[in-house]
Amino acid sequence: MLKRFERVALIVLDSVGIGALPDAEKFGDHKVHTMGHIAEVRGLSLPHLAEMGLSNIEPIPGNPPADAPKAHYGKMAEVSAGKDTTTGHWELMGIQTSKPFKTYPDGFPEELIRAFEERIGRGVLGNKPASGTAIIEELGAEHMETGSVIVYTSADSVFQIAAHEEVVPLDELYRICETARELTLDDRYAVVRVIARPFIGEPGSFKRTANRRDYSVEPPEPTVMSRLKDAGLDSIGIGKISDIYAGVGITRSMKTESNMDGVDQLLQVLKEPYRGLAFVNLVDFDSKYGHRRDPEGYGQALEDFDQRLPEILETVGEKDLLIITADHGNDPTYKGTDHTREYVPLFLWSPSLSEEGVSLGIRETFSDVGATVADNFGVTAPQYGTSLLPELKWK
Ligand SMILES: O=P(O)(O)O[C@H]1O[C@H](CO)[C@@H](O)[C@H]1O
Ligand SMILES: [Mn+2]
Ligand SMILES: [Mn+2]
Repeated sequence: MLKRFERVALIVLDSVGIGALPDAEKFGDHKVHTMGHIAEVRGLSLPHLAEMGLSNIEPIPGNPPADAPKAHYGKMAEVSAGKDTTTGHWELMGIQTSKPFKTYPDGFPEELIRAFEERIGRGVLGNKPASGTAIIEELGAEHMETGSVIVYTSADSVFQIAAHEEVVPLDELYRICETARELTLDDRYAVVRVIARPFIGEPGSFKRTANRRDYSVEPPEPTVMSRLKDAGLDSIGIGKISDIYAGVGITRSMKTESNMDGVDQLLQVLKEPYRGLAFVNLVDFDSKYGHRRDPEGYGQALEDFDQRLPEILETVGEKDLLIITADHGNDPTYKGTDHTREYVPLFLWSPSLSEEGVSLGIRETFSDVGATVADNFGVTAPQYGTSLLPELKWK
């Protein structure tokens, strides 16, 4: 009989890619490699991930492959037609996106912006693709004078609204986002996410706050998390998780302030008696360093995470399975400020598994994670993905 775990803890290191996918060129990404390039430009010391088999997946300079990797390890390809967070996370939970979401390289259509301005009773500044920190510096002062909100997008299907917390109070900004959400659900626009981007401070030193809020469309089909919830199991989202799945299939949700806070909250949850899935997204890698093209900060954040691993492994119990992976790449040494089309690393670890992990090879889809979770809890398997349970070597 196949053995099962009582609980799964799933960590997504947002944007921590591990090398270009074969179709990366189609996404404008030439020889991208988030982890590898960070290691090349500033050095990267990840002793704990290395022990788990990091460089057995893919050689990362400065981190020797382990003779006996502690974890089961491999890498996964993304099959969906996108490299955004929503697409990556949905695929992890068994939903593949074949038609790319609509993007707005020239800004949103005039008639949408006019309708939006009328509904919110404020003007719009910007309306173009931009980096979120650059555009508040560019238009923040004008925003403070006029009260008009800053609207911008990116290579992703996102309608982002930036406003100073003292100019547009948070509850109003959230209402404004709900209006944008309503307007952009229309098939004509089909925007995946509306994002509130509040900030504080003075021109020249604006700072975005942790009060960001995402309003995603609902997944088109039930996710593995919906199946868990329907089966009466816990499906706990920590950080952006609930936002990414529009609250679908989530039984409990906790916001986080930072990567370290996300790790703290996961450890807290692991100390409680949940039964099912605890799923955390660590977004700083992506939002604070990847999009900012800051390999130094990104490398430091990876090292900080690595330092937390012993504590994480200590907290994962005999009946728990830990899965660590990512949702796309964001090579901070690459041109532009957008995500990169990459493989993502995959680690599975439990005190009940063999001390020497086995290679899980190159997985064809992120959905193998969802298929594994579904198989483990005996709920309906997603349409895509192959369970990894039969490949695990137990103690
Ligand atoms: O440049 P900032 O505002 O961080 O925006 C980034 O964050 C968005 C959502 O994760 C991405 O689409 C990208 O535009
Ligand atoms: Mn992401
Ligand atoms: Mn991103």
